[in-house]
Amino acid sequence: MNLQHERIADACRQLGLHVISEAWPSLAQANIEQDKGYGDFIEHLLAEELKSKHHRTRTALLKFAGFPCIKTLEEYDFKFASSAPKALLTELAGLSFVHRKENVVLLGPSGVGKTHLALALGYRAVMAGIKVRFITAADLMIQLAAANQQGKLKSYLQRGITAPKLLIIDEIGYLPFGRDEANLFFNVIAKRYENGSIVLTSNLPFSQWAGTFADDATLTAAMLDRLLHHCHVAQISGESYRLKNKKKAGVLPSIGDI
Ligand SMILES: Nc1ncnc2c1ncn2[C@@H]1O[C@H](COP(=O)(O)OP(=O)(O)OP(=O)(O)O)[C@@H](O)[C@H]1O
Repeated sequence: MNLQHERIADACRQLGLHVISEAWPSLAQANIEQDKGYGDFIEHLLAEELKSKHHRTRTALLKFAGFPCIKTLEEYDFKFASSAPKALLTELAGLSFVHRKENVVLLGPSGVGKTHLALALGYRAVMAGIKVRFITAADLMIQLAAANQQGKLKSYLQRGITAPKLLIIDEIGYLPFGRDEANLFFNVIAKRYENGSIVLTSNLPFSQWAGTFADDATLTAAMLDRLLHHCHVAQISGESYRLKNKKKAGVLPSIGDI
């Protein structure tokens, strides 16, 4: 290993500096041509390595998050969803709620964009380097029940529930839970209470949540107490965005016409 470029390549490999290993000859040449100093050269090398590292981290976080698709706040049409609390949602997009371990609950009827907004917050968080996990309430129940049956609940809760800094649980209220499931769900909320943020979406007002959780008013009250202690609630009303274009085309009547 006498050649300098071989020694550099070997050192880079040992240090995990894969971008520098590839890029340094062309960056060195550019540095000479632009008559820049050694400091500029080192800074440029490190910036390229960091850029690549951030990209790899985001890619891994995005995979872990399990988003069904990417949605952004910029794509959300606040003119259509005129009741959506824009100032609050814009503030939440700053992500300080995640650092303060606060929760967000998005409430409203079907199609008003609750999942869209939850995904948008999740995507923002991933782009900021935060570990996020998105799961529907129904899938969460299946996974919790399976882990419980296999005697692996503790490790599932550790890996799937407490590890992410932001846990997004979508669609509470569409499927009612049995007693065991309700207890397991309570566990999730209790585990994360004051330890990490939850973003939760539901089509049901809080007053009807007990119906989803095995009609157990005591358990539901204890769960809501924890969930809402440090929480931002965004209520969105209005018509489903899914029907927007159909109504425009005259395929469906608007609610006012019915
Ligand atoms: N205001 C909006 N601007 C842009 N797209 C929107 C808006 N509201 C909803 N959408 C889009 O409409 C579709 C349905 O929205 P979404 O699933 O987020 O609604 P939801 O309130 O979660 O409904 P559900 O309770 O039925 O799951 C998605 O493709 C979403 O991106």
